[in-house]
Amino acid sequence: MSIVAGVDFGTLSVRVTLADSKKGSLGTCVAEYPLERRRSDPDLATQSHVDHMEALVLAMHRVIDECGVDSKEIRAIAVDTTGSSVLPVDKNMQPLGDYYLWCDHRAKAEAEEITAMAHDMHIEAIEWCGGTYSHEWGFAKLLHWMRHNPDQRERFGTAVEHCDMAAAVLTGVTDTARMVRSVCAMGHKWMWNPKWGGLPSQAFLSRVDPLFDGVREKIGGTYQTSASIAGGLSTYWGERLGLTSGIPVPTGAFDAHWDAIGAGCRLGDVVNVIGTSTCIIAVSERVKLIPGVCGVVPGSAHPDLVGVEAGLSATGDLFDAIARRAGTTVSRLAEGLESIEGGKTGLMRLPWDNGDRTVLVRSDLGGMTLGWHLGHTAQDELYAAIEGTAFHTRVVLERMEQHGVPVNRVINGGGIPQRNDILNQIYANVIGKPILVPDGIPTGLGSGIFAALAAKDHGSIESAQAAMCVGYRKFEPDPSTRGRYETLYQLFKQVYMGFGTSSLADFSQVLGDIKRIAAGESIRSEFGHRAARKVALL
Ligand SMILES: Nc1ncnc2c1ncn2[C@@H]1O[C@H](COP(=O)(O)OP(=O)(O)O)[C@@H](O)[C@H]1O
Ligand SMILES: O=C(CO)[C@@H](O)[C@@H](O)COP(=O)(O)O
Repeated sequence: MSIVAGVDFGTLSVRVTLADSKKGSLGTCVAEYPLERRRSDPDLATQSHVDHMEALVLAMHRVIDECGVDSKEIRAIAVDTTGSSVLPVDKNMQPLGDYYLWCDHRAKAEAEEITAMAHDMHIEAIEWCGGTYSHEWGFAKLLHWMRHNPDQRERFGTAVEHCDMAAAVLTGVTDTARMVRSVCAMGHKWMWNPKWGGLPSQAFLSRVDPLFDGVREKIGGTYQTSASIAGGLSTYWGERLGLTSGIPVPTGAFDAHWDAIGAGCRLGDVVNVIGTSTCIIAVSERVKLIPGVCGVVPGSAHPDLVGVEAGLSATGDLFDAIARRAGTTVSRLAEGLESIEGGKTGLMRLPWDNGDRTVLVRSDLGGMTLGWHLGHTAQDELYAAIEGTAFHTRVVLERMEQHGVPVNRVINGGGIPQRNDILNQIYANVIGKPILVPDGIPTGLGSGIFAALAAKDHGSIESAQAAMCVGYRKFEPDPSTRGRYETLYQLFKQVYMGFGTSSLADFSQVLGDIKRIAAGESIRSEFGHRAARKVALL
């Protein structure tokens, strides 16, 4: 056995997990960093590279102390980070500003231009990333940066995803041409695939905007899956972290992908990684393209399988906003949620407060709550928001299933399912399948698993998962809510598609139906009849 370190950079904090590669987690410590947001520009969300690295040092020293291990015994360190968190750097890998974090949505216009040009030029990559290039993704952010930082353009060396920057820094890479890039990051968010020779052609990029001239070559380096090593830990970072220099650092990946592996994801599973946002990760043997998802990428989550990613742009962030507006915290507002009956708040919450990541891929949508009356409370809204994220998740799961992704087991990974059992039960009731929840914190364990592979303690992901993952708690769907949730889900889908595709549905009818369902009445509208008949057939 050996001890390894798994690092997980989330939206608000970094978690460092020390793990015994034969037994699993020994302990986790967290350190926070600021996220710059402005009320005057809600699309802006930035973070500093220095803040990230300071927090990493803090969390590493804390966990070494807390676990009481000899830090020199740690034999590998692996790092995952949020995805679509993009930093322009100079030729020596020095930041030319702050990260555009994944939830930075300033690059809407750029994303639309890229999507339009990709369809115009019949670029195959656009089909592999769900048919729409998202405002969250790399090229859109890079173009936004280039347009808004004319004085910095001369110094531009390359743009890096956070996971690749972390690996480069830790391994002492200071030359952009020598950096290692993650297939997971570049495949899902930068249209990279060996099938068409890597990134999309320079001709395409230049036609999007001449500012992109020469950019393809600059986004160079070696592209690898996380089964390959990025390099050895540098002397400088070995000293700062208290670790032995030279220990292997595997090629990084996105938090959600490794969280899925840490939650025990195997063929046939879908993992909802529920945190600030939700990433829905599946692994598949076969490749089938799926409209509206964040990409189908061979080797992304699991080096030997095809990874599929989809998700919701606000989950914990949305719960947080509801609590903040009520002058409290989510955990306090969540106390007593169990007294509310599922599907009976009379509210329907569309969780679009940060736009729609999948399957509509629209940054312009805003959150909506239908059905308010004067007696409703913030807690009702929180309950309806949890239901809304579950309905939206079911829309995504159905899309995946329709395109050949098996959804045999549904696992709720990420931080929130560890703190909120009502949410897990609502997901089981809405999705209509048992929900498995890791019985112990799974975040950070995924990076522990990749560190254990890098240390050569395991020859496969499966063997590392068998040794290191925790068991599951199981939430079975409650039959007494089944009919109500089935009917509400059909309504939700109508509102989601109706509003989301801008062909406005008859909302007064939908509103009335929500109220009748809450009152336990049967639905008389034409749509309601169809939904009720469907429920009766189940
Ligand atoms: N009891 C709770 N119920 C639901 N959400 C919660 C609860 N406590 C905290 N949260 C949310 O959890 C989110 C953080 O999720 P977590 O998985 O820990 O981190 P990250 O998304 O950064 O990886 C925050 O947005 C917060 O609002
Ligand atoms: O966008 C991605 C991955 O593609 C995520 O990293 C992003 O949603 C952030 O996830 P968290 O909710 O902070 O774990």
